[in-house]
Amino acid sequence: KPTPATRIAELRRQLEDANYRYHVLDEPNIPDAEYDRLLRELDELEVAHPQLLTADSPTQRVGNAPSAKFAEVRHAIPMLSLGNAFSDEEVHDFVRRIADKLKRPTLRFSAEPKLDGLAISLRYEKGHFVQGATRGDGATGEDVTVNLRTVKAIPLRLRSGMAGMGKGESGAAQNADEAASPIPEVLEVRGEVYMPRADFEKYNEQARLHGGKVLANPRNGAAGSLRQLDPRITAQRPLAFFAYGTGLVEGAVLPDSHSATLAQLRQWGFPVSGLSEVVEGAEGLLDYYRRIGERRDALPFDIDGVVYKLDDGEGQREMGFVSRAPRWAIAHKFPAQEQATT
Ligand SMILES: NC(=O)n1nc(-c2ccco2)nc1N
Repeated sequence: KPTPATRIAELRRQLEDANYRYHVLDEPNIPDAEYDRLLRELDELEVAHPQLLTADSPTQRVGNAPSAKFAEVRHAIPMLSLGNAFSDEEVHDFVRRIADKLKRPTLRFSAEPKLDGLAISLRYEKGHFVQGATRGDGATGEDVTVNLRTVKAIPLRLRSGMAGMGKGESGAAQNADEAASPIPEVLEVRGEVYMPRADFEKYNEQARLHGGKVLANPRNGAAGSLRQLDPRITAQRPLAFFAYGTGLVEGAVLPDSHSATLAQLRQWGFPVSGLSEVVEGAEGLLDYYRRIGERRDALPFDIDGVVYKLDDGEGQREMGFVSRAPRWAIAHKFPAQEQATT
């Protein structure tokens, strides 16, 4: 019979692994009822052995004290605002400016869907989630850490290379590309909290039936849920998250390409959009824009365009920024969609 400490460690590993498979790999390995049973067993063990409780246990996601207001957080690295392109011509101009300055005949870009949610920054120290903030004006945002902890797609601690080890697998079983970089002392992850459309509809249906708050649209739903002063309300809202970049990184060197950084974030346990692609030149960008545009209405979440980012870090540094917007990235917006009236 395992000691409480051993059983607690095993339950945490199983719950974190289930969370990773559900939110990052989109391949749930246990039914929700089993997840809840494991969580209940862990909670009972922690209540019986409080000395074994840690803040990043899966049972500690929902705080129970509303705050009076949100503290302010100064972003160590400003959160970018993106310039916009509305036509193919502007995309050609964007690529031409970079090709001229970098004197390169071909350019590789990371092309990504532009989720219409709320931009946030997550701070991890020694792999533990310590603070989360809204974008705010790009320089300072609101500390909504306790609300972000309730979002199951946001890991409370980074998945190290060995975390996914079952009993049977040997170290060698971890295929080569799982050789993750070491976990940084400080890691800031930027991404978008959003409300999947189906969850938004289901939530509103219940809200209408039981007199809860009917949400206007998924974007307002995400923003409103994250800015609740009581995390217990946030915990009841169907929020999801995609990482799309990093901010401050100390004590480790991340890959120097944006696409490789996204792959590393995924290995550490962050959901990253599976629709991101590396494409070449203006043709590659515009082809991506059209393909995503065709699928837009079938996507499980709202997007208001796509984002193009020069993939190599060297090129990004050489291009720099104009005011707060990078010269190396732009959003290419879709024509505004008539919102279905809810
Ligand atoms: N909203 C969204 O999906 N974004 N936003 C960025 C971004 C904003 C600033 C730098 O990158 N990237 C993606 N995929």
